[in-house]
Amino acid sequence: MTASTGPLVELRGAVKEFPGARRGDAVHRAVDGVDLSVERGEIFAIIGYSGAGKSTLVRLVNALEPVTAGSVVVDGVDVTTLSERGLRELRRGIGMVFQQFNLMESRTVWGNLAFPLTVAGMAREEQQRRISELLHFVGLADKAHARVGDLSGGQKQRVGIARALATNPPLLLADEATSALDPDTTRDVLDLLERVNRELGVTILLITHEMDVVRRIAHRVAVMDAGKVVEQGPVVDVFTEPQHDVTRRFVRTVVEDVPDPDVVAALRERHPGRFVRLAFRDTAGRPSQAFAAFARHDVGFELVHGGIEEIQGTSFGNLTVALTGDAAAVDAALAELAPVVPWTEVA
Ligand SMILES: Nc1ncnc2c1ncn2[C@@H]1O[C@H](COP(=O)(O)OP(=O)(O)OP(=O)(O)O)[C@@H](O)[C@H]1O
Repeated sequence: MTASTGPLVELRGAVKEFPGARRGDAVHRAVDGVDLSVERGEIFAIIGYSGAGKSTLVRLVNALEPVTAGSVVVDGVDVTTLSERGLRELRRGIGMVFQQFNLMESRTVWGNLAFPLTVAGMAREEQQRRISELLHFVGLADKAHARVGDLSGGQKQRVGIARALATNPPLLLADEATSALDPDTTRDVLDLLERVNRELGVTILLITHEMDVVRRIAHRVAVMDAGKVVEQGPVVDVFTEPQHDVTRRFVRTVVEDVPDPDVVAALRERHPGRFVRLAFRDTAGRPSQAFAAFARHDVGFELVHGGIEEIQGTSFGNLTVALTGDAAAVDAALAELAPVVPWTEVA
């Protein structure tokens, strides 16, 4: 890869249609007019439910599938114009990490890492140096001669990441890289991907169906639904001000919003008073400001639901409080709070 300015990946009006299963069936639009730019040096996540078109989108980027319409530009080169040789070169500049690892299970870790280097024509001694460097980076120096089939899932994915990085690609595509792993292992692998981005400067395009993955490592995110990008932006913005229903559903999986109606009903049995949800965003008021306002107006308050989360140094969250005391005083406290802490009545 050569160009050094502009986005590393840019899709404009990208469409991918597949023919229907049977003759006469309508074509299926797996990707439906996607505009998207992945900037150099960032971790860009694409999130969506199963069937949203995420994997197909990734296959457009590494040109495993041609677009039906629109354009896909990687490092300044329109991939639709590439010859076989050009495509091979493109793919050499793109590391791939998969959910099911796609490693040679019966070979050793070393053998798996040597393979792409041999294909790239690297001399034996240089391979030794490179493999040892990679194994140290992913924390598997002691596993060089272990059979991949004997490793744990997390170790396998470390090998998968090392293999993807073997030829120093500027771009890594991670397709559900942690979806087959348990929560602890997921955290380790996400930490490793973050180091790949920060320490090696590798741009990462990752696809996932888990908002927690997005929250942990992505800088920007695009939400896909039925082939379309319905919303995209910096992760903090998308989390704090989700615009689309699908996005709100994803955000709710990691950030407490309002309690469900049956939870509210149970809470009301235990807590008297008026239920109000306070929305905290880093730029606005903090919980202590809200609590001070209640105290000033002699309003009793009890925290009944919610939590504060941290995303890339920005804290936000939703707290539901039960407010007791004189009704006029509660109104006055809430009126005072409104400009700094947005609140809504919990029905
Ligand atoms: N080669 C193909 N031929 C026909 N239809 C396809 C093909 N590849 C994907 N599709 C269809 O395109 C749609 C999007 O699939 P895709 O795999 O991109 O979604 P996804 O968001 O990655 O979901 P998942 O996480 O389940 O893989 C699906 O309806 C799928 O059945």
